[in-house]
Amino acid sequence: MALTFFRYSAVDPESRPIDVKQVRSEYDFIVVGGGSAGAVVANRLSENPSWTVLLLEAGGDETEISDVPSLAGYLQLSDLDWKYKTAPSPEESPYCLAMNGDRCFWPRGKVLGGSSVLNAMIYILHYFKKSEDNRNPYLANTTYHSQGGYLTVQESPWRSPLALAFVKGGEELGYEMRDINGEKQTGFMIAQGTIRRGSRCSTAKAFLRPIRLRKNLHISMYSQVTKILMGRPKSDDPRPRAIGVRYMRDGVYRTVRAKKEVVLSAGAIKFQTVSVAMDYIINERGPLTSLGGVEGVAFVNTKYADKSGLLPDIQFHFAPSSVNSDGGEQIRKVLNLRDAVYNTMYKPLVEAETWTILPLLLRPLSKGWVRLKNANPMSYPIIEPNYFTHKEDVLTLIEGIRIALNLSDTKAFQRFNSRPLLTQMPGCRKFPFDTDPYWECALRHFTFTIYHPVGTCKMGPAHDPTAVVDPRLRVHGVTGLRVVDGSIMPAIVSGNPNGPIIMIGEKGSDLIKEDWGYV
Ligand SMILES: Cc1cc2nc3c(=O)[nH]c(=O)nc-3n(C[C@H](O)[C@H](O)[C@H](O)COP(=O)(O)OP(=O)(O)OC[C@H]3O[C@@H](n4cnc5c(N)ncnc54)[C@H](O)[C@@H]3O)c2cc1C
Repeated sequence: MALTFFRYSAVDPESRPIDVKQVRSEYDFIVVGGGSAGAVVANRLSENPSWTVLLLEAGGDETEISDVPSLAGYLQLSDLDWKYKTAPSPEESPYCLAMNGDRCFWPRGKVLGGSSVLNAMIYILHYFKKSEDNRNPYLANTTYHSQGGYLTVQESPWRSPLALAFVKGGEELGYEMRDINGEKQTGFMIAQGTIRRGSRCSTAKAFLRPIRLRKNLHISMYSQVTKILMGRPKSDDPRPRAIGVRYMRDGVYRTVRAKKEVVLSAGAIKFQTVSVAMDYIINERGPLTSLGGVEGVAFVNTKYADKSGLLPDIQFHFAPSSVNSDGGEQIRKVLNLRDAVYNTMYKPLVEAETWTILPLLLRPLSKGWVRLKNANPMSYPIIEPNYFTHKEDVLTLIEGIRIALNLSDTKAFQRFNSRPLLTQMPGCRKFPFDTDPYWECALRHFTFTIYHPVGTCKMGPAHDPTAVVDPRLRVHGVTGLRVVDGSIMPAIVSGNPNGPIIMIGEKGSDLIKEDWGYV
């Protein structure tokens, strides 16, 4: 019996990936970063049994807590998070003013699976069917979804009554209830997420666990790459060539060489009641399966949107909760919210039933920078998001806030006696409530993003001085080096990027296979 059990765990496709401490001196491919894209790349490249692949990941493995969808917020500021912060904003376009030190946190996953372990699991896509294993039959059988891929996608098995009010309220406002991962994006739906049987389905779980026994793939965790080693050009190509990497593990620097390529996939920069927990643990259902607390997703058109109606400019994340819902324990901390703001706006709501819509800008014009602070690879970069430098971004978001407020007035929400919070944001009381200047001030104070930075190594032609990689994701000016992750997006996608970045991992792997004659 014991032997049978042992064998089972060895071949269980959900057993944990093996952390290889003693790596070889050379591999065909070295993949730096095992996040949304990197996990896919490591899987797909090691499909060729004659190639050897090393995946170096700065963080460790996932935890039991990271498996629980509704506890996503508790991973931020933990060891699984790089804990980046934005630099204070410029005076001419201030933001994050309600946050301590005027700085917003920018969480990023430092763990096998990367930010797919920290994210809210909301799945948005259009045509990335190769990876998908959709487990909602009414979706799986449509032309826009597929089954049998590595990545499990489904609705949360639990939802509050407000989730349906959200969708119904949207219909009252004239929007269709639809699969917004289908033919058209504008509309309202119950959120689809990267979850499997009520647990998070990170890219580590989806793409690395099932192949943990492949002999040609080594995964080294707690291994932070600090340098790409450049070698002499080959005689037929004068460009410098990436020949390996230097990394630190257990306080010791090591080097490992790449015969073919180095692939950079390092990314663009608690419990409720015992009964709820037991329901989750025994039945894989219940409120803990909620996608980071997000139950509904919608894409809406403000008056500034493209007149076709097909290119929405605001996305809603709907949650039957708010900043106060955990009694001030964690959400206010991950928001870095000033005490004065929390105590004035949210603390009085501790006993109240609340819901929140986050209006999110889909096509921001304002662009920011991530710059190296110094030559020390362990130093954190300077992050300057430059939010709201374009007035259009502010105006569009204000219209998004107004549509969200209208939703509160629909019959679907009035059944619950819904009403907006009228307490004015400290720092904005000089403006009358619900005026444009008030909302602009509120946006510049409670500046909230849902952590989708991309584009720091954008794809573009060689003559574009801001382009880092070519259309085959090869770094301009050198050989043997590609970037395959969210940073290659020339512009941010209009929706949650995890699905598209997994697609970049798939596409990037296919490009590498093609270029090395393995198709
Ligand atoms: C809190 C949060 C919520 C989000 N919610 C959603 C959502 O609901 N839906 C959605 O679609 N998207 C969401 N996102 C965004 C999405 O998860 C990310 O955009 C996506 O995971 C990024 O993929 P990536 O491969 O580019 O980078 P990552 O997944 O961040 O992977 C980069 C990996 O590289 C490793 N690494 C970095 N530097 C080094 C180094 N020097 N050496 C070795 N390893 C290194 C990191 O530790 C990490 O594992 C969210 C993100 C966050 C942080």
